[in-house]
Amino acid sequence: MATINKNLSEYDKNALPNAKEFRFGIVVSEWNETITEGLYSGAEAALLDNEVPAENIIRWNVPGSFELIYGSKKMLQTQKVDAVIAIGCVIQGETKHFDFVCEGVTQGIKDLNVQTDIPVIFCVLTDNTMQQSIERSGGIHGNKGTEAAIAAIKMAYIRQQATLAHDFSNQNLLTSGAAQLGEGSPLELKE
Ligand SMILES: Nc1c(NC[C@H](O)[C@H](O)[C@H](O)CO)[nH]c(=O)[nH]c1=O
Ligand SMILES: CC(=O)[C@@H](O)COP(=O)(O)O
Repeated sequence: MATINKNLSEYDKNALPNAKEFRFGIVVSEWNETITEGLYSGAEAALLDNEVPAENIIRWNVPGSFELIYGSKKMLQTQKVDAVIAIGCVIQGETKHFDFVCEGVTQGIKDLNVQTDIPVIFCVLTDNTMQQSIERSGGIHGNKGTEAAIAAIKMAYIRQQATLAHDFSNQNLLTSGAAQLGEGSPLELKE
C-alpha cells in the first residue's frame, strides 16, 4: 500500500500499550531542517498524546541522515532508552549521492536493529522532491513522525514483553536496556 492510500498520522490510541514508563531517544538530522523539524513535532506530539512524560523524550541533533547511524548507536548505548527514533529527510539532487545516502542509512539502521537490544525506528523520508517531503511531514499524507512514534511505542512494548518472557532464572537480569556492542565483535551481553 503506498502512502497515497494511507494517512501517516492516523492511529487508534485505545489499541496502543501503556507508554507512560517508556523512555524514547529521538535523533534528528539537520539536513532539510524545515522537514525534519516537522517530523520531530509529529513524533513528539504523538508520544505526549500517549502520556509519555516530556522528560522521557531525549533529543539529539546530527548533521545529516548518514550520521543518524552513529547518533542512534550512541543514544541507545548511553541513555537507557526503550526505543530510538531516527528522523531524516533525503531529497534527490543532481547526482547519485542520494542513492548512497539512502542505502547507507537504511542498512546502518537495520544493522542497529540486528546487533543491539533496542529497537531503532526508521523515520527517514527518501523523496524525489521537496513537495513530497512536505506532504509527508504534516501535509496531505499526514506526518511520518507520528507514524514513527506509534511504531516506537509498539516496539518498546514488544521488547519489554519479550524480556519479561525470557527465563532469566539462571543468570543475572540485564540491568540496562542497552546491550553494549563489543568493539568490532558481535554483541556481548554483560552479566
Ligand atoms: N543530501 C542530503 C544529505 N547529505 C548529507 C549526508 O547525510 C551526510 O551528512 C554527509 O554525507 C556527511 O557525512 N543528508 C540528508 O539528510 N538529506 C539530504 O538530502
Ligand atoms: C541526497 C544528497 O546528498 C543530494 O541532495 C545532494 O545533492 P546533489 O546530488 O545535487 O549533490
